[in-house]
Amino acid sequence: MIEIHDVTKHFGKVHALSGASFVARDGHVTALLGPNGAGKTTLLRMLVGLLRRDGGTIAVDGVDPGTDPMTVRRSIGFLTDQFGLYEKLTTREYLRYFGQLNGMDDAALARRIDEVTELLALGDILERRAKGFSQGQRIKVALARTLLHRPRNLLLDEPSRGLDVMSARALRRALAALRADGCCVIMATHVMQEVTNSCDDVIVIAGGRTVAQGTPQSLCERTGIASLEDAFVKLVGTEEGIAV
Ligand SMILES: Nc1ncnc2c1ncn2[C@@H]1O[C@H](COP(=O)(O)OP(=O)(O)OP(=O)(O)O)[C@@H](O)[C@H]1O
Repeated sequence: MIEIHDVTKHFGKVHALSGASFVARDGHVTALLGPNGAGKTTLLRMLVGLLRRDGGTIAVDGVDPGTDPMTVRRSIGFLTDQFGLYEKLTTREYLRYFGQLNGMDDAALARRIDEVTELLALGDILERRAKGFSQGQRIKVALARTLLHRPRNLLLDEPSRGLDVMSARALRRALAALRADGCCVIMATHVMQEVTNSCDDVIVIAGGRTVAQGTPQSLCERTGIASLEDAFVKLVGTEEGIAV
């Protein structure tokens, strides 16, 4: 479970977060929705201890990433906007390398590589080097790395960027499997269809503050609007930052 309360962060004169609070539960896929510049990436980076907050509290399974980032990182997988692939390694070599870094033994690692290859349909690029991979291929390999060691918590920053229909379906299957495994997943996204298809809860963040949290249905009921996209626009008060 990931809990944050009244978190603030500024970069010089820019107030990236000015009082964000929410709870993301185990066994739930929680969408983090907000316009461009709302503070989503800043928040995710704080959850893994890559950025220090100015104020407020954060607990990842009860541990504060500000004081004990190493413990938090062991229990968290983070798909960032920087995929960090190594051009000269094949997908299999790359996954094996990260699995070994996470202390997985050879037999378990080989089995798990087979599983994520199947889950994310990586078969055709498993033995290819990353140099020349398309955007969608890169994100799938980075996602496979993120899932490899079965972290209890997963942070996904816009995971569907550049995915084709088949890959988007593979992502949806992966999210369903993570939910069934009891993982706590937070996914920053601009794609409303993805939220409707895959997410149990939605956190709406705007101007660095949480403006709403609830199920997609409850946000629609609260705003009295049937479509989640229109409900989001009403909650945020702008049409910025929506992908259809
Ligand atoms: N290192 C930094 N230095 C200065 N300003 C920053 C830095 N990182 C983030 N910001 C600012 O903080 C605000 C929040 O940025 P953040 O990247 O968290 O937004 P976001 O919600 O992820 O946006 P997007 O949907 O466009 O990815 C923005 O105004 C951004 O310009």
